[in-house]
Amino acid sequence: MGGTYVLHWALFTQGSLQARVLCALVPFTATLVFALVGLGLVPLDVLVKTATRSGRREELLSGPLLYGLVHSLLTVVFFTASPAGAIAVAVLCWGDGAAELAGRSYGVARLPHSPGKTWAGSAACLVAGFVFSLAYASLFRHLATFDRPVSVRELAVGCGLCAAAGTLAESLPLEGDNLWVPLATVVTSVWWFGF
Ligand SMILES: C/C(=C\COP(=O)(O)O)CCC[C@H](C)CCC[C@H](C)CCCC(C)C
Ligand SMILES: Nc1ccn([C@@H]2O[C@H](COP(=O)(O)OP(=O)(O)O)[C@@H](O)[C@H]2O)c(=O)n1
Repeated sequence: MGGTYVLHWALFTQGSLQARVLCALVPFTATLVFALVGLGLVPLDVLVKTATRSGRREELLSGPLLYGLVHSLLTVVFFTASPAGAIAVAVLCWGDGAAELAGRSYGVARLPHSPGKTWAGSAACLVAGFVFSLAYASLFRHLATFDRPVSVRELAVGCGLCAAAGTLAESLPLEGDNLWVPLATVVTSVWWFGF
């Protein structure tokens, strides 16, 4: 979902704070809906069924709520001016998603530090995180939206480092992947690119 959302950033006026805020209203509205339904203030069974594993509305207040908040923050803070926003969305949406799909389908060997997760899941996270972050960041590089020019090599190495950091965070036996994965990715991106 966020993987297609980030492509819409290209349609907004670049360099405008109003554009960032307007665009962030989309994930922020979703976040509010997750909160209202999760708290039981608004009944919306279809959302509970599609966005939770347990079928309990309270689950909307953890993973999905964080997911929406993180998208809202990444939009307002980074948008298209820095590679960090698009890279974090790519690693969260495609990397974390691929880890679960590959891990459940092909995962056999378990990670020593995280027995609930597998090497196959982490490998898929690394590959998908790298491929999609490079694709998104290359799009914004091509549109020249970054605050400074970034070479293809710098972008590729940065996406590789961010995908590795996101994969490491995803592999940890912690609740809240939707926070730790983008946080690790953003810190790595800002460290590498410097903006
Ligand atoms: C399930 C979701 C997040 C993953 O949590 P977890 O499994 O890792 O603990 C959220 C999924 C969203 C839902 C299927 C559909 C929401 C539709 C909404 C109109 C669009 C949301 C936009 C997005 C936040 C950018
Ligand atoms: N590195 C990983 C990540 C997930 N997975 C699989 O995907 C399932 C769900 O992963 P998760 O607990 O990270 O779920 P989310 O927090 O991403 O929703 C795990 O129980 C594993 O079966 C894996 O095999 N290897």
